[in-house]
Amino acid sequence: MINQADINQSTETLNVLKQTQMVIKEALQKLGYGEDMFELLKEPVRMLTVRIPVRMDDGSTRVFTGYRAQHNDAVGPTKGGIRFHPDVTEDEVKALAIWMTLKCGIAQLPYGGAKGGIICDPREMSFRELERLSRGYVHAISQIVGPNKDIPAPDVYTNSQIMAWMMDEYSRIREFDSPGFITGKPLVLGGSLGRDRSTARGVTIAIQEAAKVAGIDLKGARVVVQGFGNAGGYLAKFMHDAGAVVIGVSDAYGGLYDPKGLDIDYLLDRRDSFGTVTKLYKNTITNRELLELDCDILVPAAVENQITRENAANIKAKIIVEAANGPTTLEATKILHDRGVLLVPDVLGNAGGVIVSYFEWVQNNQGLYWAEEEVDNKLREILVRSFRTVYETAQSRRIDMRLAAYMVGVRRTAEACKLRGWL
Ligand SMILES: NC(=O)C1=CN([C@@H]2O[C@H](COP(=O)(O)OP(=O)(O)OC[C@H]3O[C@@H](n4cnc5c(N)ncnc54)[C@H](O)[C@@H]3O)[C@@H](O)[C@H]2O)C=CC1
Ligand SMILES: O=C(O)CCC(=O)C(=O)O
Repeated sequence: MINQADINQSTETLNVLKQTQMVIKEALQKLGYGEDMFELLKEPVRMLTVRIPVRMDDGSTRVFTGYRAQHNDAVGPTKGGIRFHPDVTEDEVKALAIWMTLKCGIAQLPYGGAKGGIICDPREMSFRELERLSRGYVHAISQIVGPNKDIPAPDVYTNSQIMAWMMDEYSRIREFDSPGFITGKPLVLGGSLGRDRSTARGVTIAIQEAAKVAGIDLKGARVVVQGFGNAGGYLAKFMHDAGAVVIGVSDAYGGLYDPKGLDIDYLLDRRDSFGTVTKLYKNTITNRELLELDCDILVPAAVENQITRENAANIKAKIIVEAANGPTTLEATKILHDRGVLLVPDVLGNAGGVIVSYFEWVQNNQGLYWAEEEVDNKLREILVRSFRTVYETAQSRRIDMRLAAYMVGVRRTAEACKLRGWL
């Protein structure tokens, strides 16, 4: 059970690791596992902290701190993105790694979860400084990663160029070409068709499934998207193309709102490589105001802890699909569930990214590349099945979708740990 003392404490915990551990504990209890399984799964089995010296363009040297967390490798090699962000913390990277285990479990991919992060602000670094940082990070973690050990990918403020440098650095260290070391690569370096859009495609499929069960017609539905980067930008475009009206979008600096619908193609054209677009406008709203806009579907696609007990009661959306990892706190999840809002959690909603990363890795291993249609069809099949499994678990057990997703997601790893004789 979730510890009520934790829920009732005067300050809501925004520590994403603690929040995740509480749901993991409850999910394992409901599945009939004992305390020993929780002890094993509540933290990553491996956590590496690295210090990365980087020669800056002005000739000085800056030392950056980075992390790589590998949550559990009982099912197979670990997998998960790398985040470059000033707010990266050790606990955040650990939670992100646990969420990767859950996503892979829900989608039935042969992986455990991992995640990496570097405390830095790439918006203030030059192209060459970013290259040196990316290569330095791979050098520092090279002992614990590899195509059959732990396979990184993009996340916040990292992209296919950074994946290309990282793949090149790893290939140099290992002295052979290793495209399967990392996913989210450019196409000419072994990337998969559809990977760049896959997170948003997956979110779109989750929205379609959620809209069906909530009885909402996507045509004309009012959609608000927080974050206008890889996940949020493509998602806004897919929603617009599906006939929905995207009335609000935002980035790290603020939001844009038009009740008649925003011109998404125009905004995508004007956006910079960090998903920033609002700096071009004077008439902006805050991210908090954006989340509380009157709409049918809300998609947080930026960072953690955006919907908390402070604003959960003010959210007007009927459906929330989490494209971001960890955008809604545990308390907010409960408030929204009690209010009848259908919340599709991150570990299901944004699993499209890792699913197509898995396809990329399979294609690298086979040396045989698929058409985009094949990628899209396989993605749809996995996501629809995943959504239905989680939704039916939530309905039959009368629990919220987050707890249901954790139950479905953690089961494979727990079973694999048992079968390997670890517990
Ligand atoms: N890229 C991927 O394949 C996947 C990404 N995700 C998650 O989706 C979310 C967004 O990731 P990406 O789109 O890849 O990142 P991105 O770097 O492409 O874009 C991030 C967006 O969030 C905005 N942002 C940053 N800080 C913010 C803040 N404090 N408040 C409001 N907006 C803020 C940025 O301005 C930008 O528009 C993250 O939670 C990430 O973990 C999840 C699965 C896969
Ligand atoms: O594509 C991947 O392997 C991981 C993507 C990711 O980091 C995530 O789903 O949060």
